[in-house]
Parts: sequence; C-alpha cells; structure tokens
Amino acid sequence: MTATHRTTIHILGLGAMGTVLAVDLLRFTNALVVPLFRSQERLAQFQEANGNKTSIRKIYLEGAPLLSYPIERSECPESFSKKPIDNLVVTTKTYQTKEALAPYLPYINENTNLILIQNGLGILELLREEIFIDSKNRPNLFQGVISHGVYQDNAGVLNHAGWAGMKIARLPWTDEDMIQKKIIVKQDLANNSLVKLLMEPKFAKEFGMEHSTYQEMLSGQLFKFLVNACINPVTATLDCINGEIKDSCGPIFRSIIDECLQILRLAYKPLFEYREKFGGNDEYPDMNVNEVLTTDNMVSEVTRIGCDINAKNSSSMRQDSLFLRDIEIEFINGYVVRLASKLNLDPNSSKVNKTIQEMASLRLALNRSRKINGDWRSE
Ligand SMILES: NC(=O)C1=CN([C@@H]2O[C@H](COP(=O)(O)OP(=O)(O)OC[C@H]3O[C@@H](n4cnc5c(N)ncnc54)[C@H](OP(=O)(O)O)[C@@H]3O)[C@@H](O)[C@H]2O)C=CC1
Ligand SMILES: CC(C)(CO)C(=O)C(=O)O
Repeated sequence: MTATHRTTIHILGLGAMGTVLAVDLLRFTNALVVPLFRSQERLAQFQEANGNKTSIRKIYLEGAPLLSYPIERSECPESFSKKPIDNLVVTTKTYQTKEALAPYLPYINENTNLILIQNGLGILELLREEIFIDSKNRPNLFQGVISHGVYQDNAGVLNHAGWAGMKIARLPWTDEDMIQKKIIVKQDLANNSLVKLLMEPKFAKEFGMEHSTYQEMLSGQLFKFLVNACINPVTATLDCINGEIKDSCGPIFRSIIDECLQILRLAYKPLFEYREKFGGNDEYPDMNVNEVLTTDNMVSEVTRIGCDINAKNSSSMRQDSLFLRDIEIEFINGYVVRLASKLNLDPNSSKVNKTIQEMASLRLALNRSRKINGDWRSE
C-alpha cells in the first residue's frame, strides 16, 4: 500500500494571515504545515505559549468557534532542515520580507514555489532587483491577494473577523510576461504542487480561493491597492475607525485615487490596454479594467468597502501605528511616489501620495513620541 503523498508547505510569518491560512490547510488538507520563526527564542515562545498548536477564532461563524490544530514541525534559521524548500508562503509584513527570506535563500531554487500573501505593491520589484537577481535560480513566484480580515484581540487571540476569500496567480518575473494565456492557469493547476494544494476542492471552497491569470489577479490587486491607499493612511493619521469618515472622506479619497490611477495607468500600460489588444482572442480571458478602475467608480467602491463593509474595523495601518509598529506605507502610497520617479514623471505628479505618506509617518512618529514624552494634550 503506497503511503499517501503529503505536500510540505513552509509558512514564513505565522501572524494573522499566516495563521488563517495554516488553520484551514490543517483542517481541510493533509499538508505538512511548517512555520518558520525568526529565531530559536521565538520558536520556543510559540511552543511554550501555544502548546505547539496554531489557533484562530472564527467570529463570523455562529458561536465564534475557536479552532486549534497541532503543528507537527516548526523551524527557525538555527534549526532549519537545510533541505531545498518545495513550497514557501510569505505572510510577513511587506517591509519584513527581505530580512525574513535571507536565512532561507540557499534553500530556494528554480523548483521552489513561493507565494506572497501581502497587501501593497513593490515586493515583486524587490525580489527581482535585490533578492533573486540570478534569473536561472529564481523560484516559481505567485501572489495571493487576500481579503480575509484578521485581528489580534487584547487577550492575544487571533480573530478571523471577515471572510472574503483570496485570489492567486503566477507572477511574471519580467514585464514582458505580464499578460498570460489561459493555458498557464490550466498547466499550473495540473502540474504545480503549490497551486494543486491551494486549489484542493474542500480547502479552496472553505478559504474562498480563486486561481486566475496574472492580469485578472492584478486587476483585483490594483483595486485592493486603491482601497488600502485611501483607508489605511487616512484612518491611521486621523486615528479613527473606518466608518467614522464615511460621509466626509470623498474629497481626499478622490485626490488620492485620481493621482494613483494616472500613475498606475502608465506603469501597468499592458493591463489598461488589454481589451484593445486581447479582446476577442479566446486564448486570453475577457477583461476590461477600464470599466472598473475609474476615479468615480473607485471613490464609490473604496467608500463602500472601507467605510461600509468594514465600518467597524480599525485598519491594519491604524493598528500598527497605535501599537508603535512600523507601517506598510512604503508599499502603498510610497510605492506610487517611487513609481512616478521610476517613470521620470514630474515630482508634482505624486504630490498627494507623498503628502499622505508623510502624514501617516508623522502620525506614527507622534504616537511613538507620546509613548516616550507623554501626551502634552493632557498636561
Ligand atoms: N491582518 C489582516 O486582516 C490583513 C493583512 N493583510 C496583509 O497581510 C500581510 C501580513 O499581515 P499580518 O498577517 O496582519 O501581519 P502580522 O504582523 O500579524 O504577521 C506578520 C508575521 O511575520 C512574522 N515575522 C516577521 N519577521 C519575521 C522573520 N524575520 N522571520 C519569521 N517570521 C517573521 C511576525 O513574527 P514576529 O511576531 O516574530 O514579529 C508575525 O508573526 C501584510 O502585508 C498585511 O497588510 C492583508 C489583508 C488583511
Ligand atoms: C479592507 C481594509 C481597508 C479594512 O480595514 C484593509 O485591508 C486593512 O485594514 O488593511
């Protein structure tokens, strides 16, 4: 009798997103889920505090069940098996990616499948230009655009608050490969171990997985990017809950979105010209981003998703700012500023996003200063 094959998947970043993924992989697949911790000390903390289990409370479900699953094997740089990595999930914050990957680079090769499950843009450029420079040794790269909402409560429990699924696609290492044929999706679903695992029917249904071409996923990624470019820095700077600004956020969201779209249309030209070039060609999926990614539509959609659907949510950037953690601004509004510079545009073309970036960073600095010097308002 042949032993059942088990896919091994390493998770770099067992935080909110890493945990929500790990728990459902353990619930619905027979994968060997191996978290990679930053140090021996952090690994020991996990084992002592959690009894080698990963847990999450599904508060969107009746009774808000707490789900816990044993972790068979955990590793860190010191204890790593030193064998080639088959499948690697990166669920660290964007600004932690390079440092987190560093100890494992010798074990990532052209047979490794690596998926980024992160908000924002700019990590692909970081991987291409600073980490996987040798094109012959680059892993198969994928992106996950995740819309589940997870926060850690005061008791330290992770709460899965919003169920909203995840889109995945193979990332192109070069801009020339940005537009993919439908056959790429079929081939990965049939042959790629990571895609096969993430698209296993029970898991895919429960986690809301959608597997598509890069251009289809990118359209969703830019949509989510505009949501984050508005909600995250504005609520962090104002220190408010998302829904509080619902009736007054229109002008600032319009300024941010209008400037973002002017720059994104230049940087992702093939995507915005897609319908003209590939419309009617059955080898490619039908898609028209120009109907969705418009300023008027996105002001309405960002307000609906950010201030209606997520009205009671504290944005992840406000949470990071309140807890004095670094914020992901460099990979959201800061990315737009860098993109404008890379495209040799006039600095004024990204003035709004630069100011938003500076204000969010100033708010974090103020929160940190108040922690050290006290809050002068109460003196
Ligand atoms: N939370 C949410 O609801 C959503 C988050 N996202 C995005 O997902 C991404 C991850 O966010 P989230 O899960 O909330 O972040 P968290 O801060 O909850 O998790 C990040 C994890 O990465 C770990 N980590 C950091 N550096 C290293 C390292 N060098 N080696 C190993 N592990 C490391 C951290 O561990 P340690 O404790 O040791 O620092 C932490 O457990 C972000 O881009 C975020 O914007 C997207 C949609 C929703
Ligand atoms: C959707 C939104 C804006 C919810 O707050 C989010 O993704 C975040 O907070 O990072």
